[in-house]
Amino acid sequence: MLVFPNAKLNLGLYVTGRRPDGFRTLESVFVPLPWCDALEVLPAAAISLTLTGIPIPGEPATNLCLRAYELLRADFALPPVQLHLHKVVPIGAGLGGGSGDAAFALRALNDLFQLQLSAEGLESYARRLGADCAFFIQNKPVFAIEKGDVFENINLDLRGVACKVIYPGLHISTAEAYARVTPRPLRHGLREALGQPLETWRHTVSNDFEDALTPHYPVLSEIKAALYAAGAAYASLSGSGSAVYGLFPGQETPPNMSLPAEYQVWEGQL
Ligand SMILES: C[C@](O)(CO)[C@H](O)COP(=O)(O)OP(=O)(O)OC[C@H]1O[C@@H](n2ccc(N)nc2=O)[C@H](O)[C@@H]1O
Ligand SMILES: Nc1ncnc2c1ncn2[C@@H]1O[C@H](COP(=O)(O)OP(=O)(O)OP(=O)(O)O)[C@@H](O)[C@H]1O
Repeated sequence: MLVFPNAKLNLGLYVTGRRPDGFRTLESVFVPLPWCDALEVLPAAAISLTLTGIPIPGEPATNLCLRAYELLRADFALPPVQLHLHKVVPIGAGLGGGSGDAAFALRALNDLFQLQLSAEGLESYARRLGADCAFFIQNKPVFAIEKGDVFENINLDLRGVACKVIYPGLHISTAEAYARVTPRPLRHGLREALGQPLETWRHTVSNDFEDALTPHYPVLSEIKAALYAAGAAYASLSGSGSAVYGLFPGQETPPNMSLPAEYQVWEGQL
């Protein structure tokens, strides 16, 4: 079975408090971003994982795809599988790349071996692999609360919105990014702000990681300014960075921008 784990973007992100387990509570809207890895899952004589594409830091044994397999194998009589991951989505980018791989591995194993797990069942396994993972089970725009793993519906029509995502090659660890943010109780309504025309979001929708990280990584505000200069109606850091995106409503494709060759860029319709 071949699947294509996509990435995500955060529209607004507010870190609102700290939980007894040390994790932060947040409010954010998650939307799927069709920048994809490729993951193949096949029944095999022995368990294996092969990797191509962008190098992934850390031991392959700790790869989230294998961790997803081990999690299900603890509860179901799963046969061995061979996994192949072709990594495309930048790592440490705030795009949830690893989380998407884990969730798509859970979904593929559920389908391949007919485990009959519901979306809610898969979400509970996904939560155990990372805060972002559960989003990728249903993989549709949601209003996220708690650790970013509890969801409410949101009506958001992003058809016809072109998007450019720029990754400056800077790996920001999620834990480091959270350590730099001071949680604050919610100041205003994200849901209401996103219900207004996209052109107003620039003044009403923000990401708490941006203020916390920009003094340490000025390149983030430079990219955001370049996106606005290129005509974006809204630009923001995604998640804990370092990817920054711009939205260009009513355009087939975003405008060309002259960027350093080492930057990775995705563009298309959301
Ligand atoms: C920044 C976001 O991408 C926004 O969508 C996510 O909150 C990050 O989620 P994630 O990468 O799946 O994070 P995890 O792998 O679960 O956690 C990594 C580390 O980030 C911190 N962390 C993460 C999520 C959260 N709600 N509070 C936290 O404090 C913790 O220090 C944790 O040890
Ligand atoms: N399949 C995978 N893809 C990417 N990273 C993985 C994967 N499996 C395990 N990891 C580990 O997770 C770390 C990346 O996590 P990190 O949270 O920083 O970034 P991310 O997954 O790109 O997304 P986000 O920044 O949104 O959380 C890597 O350094 C790597 O050690």
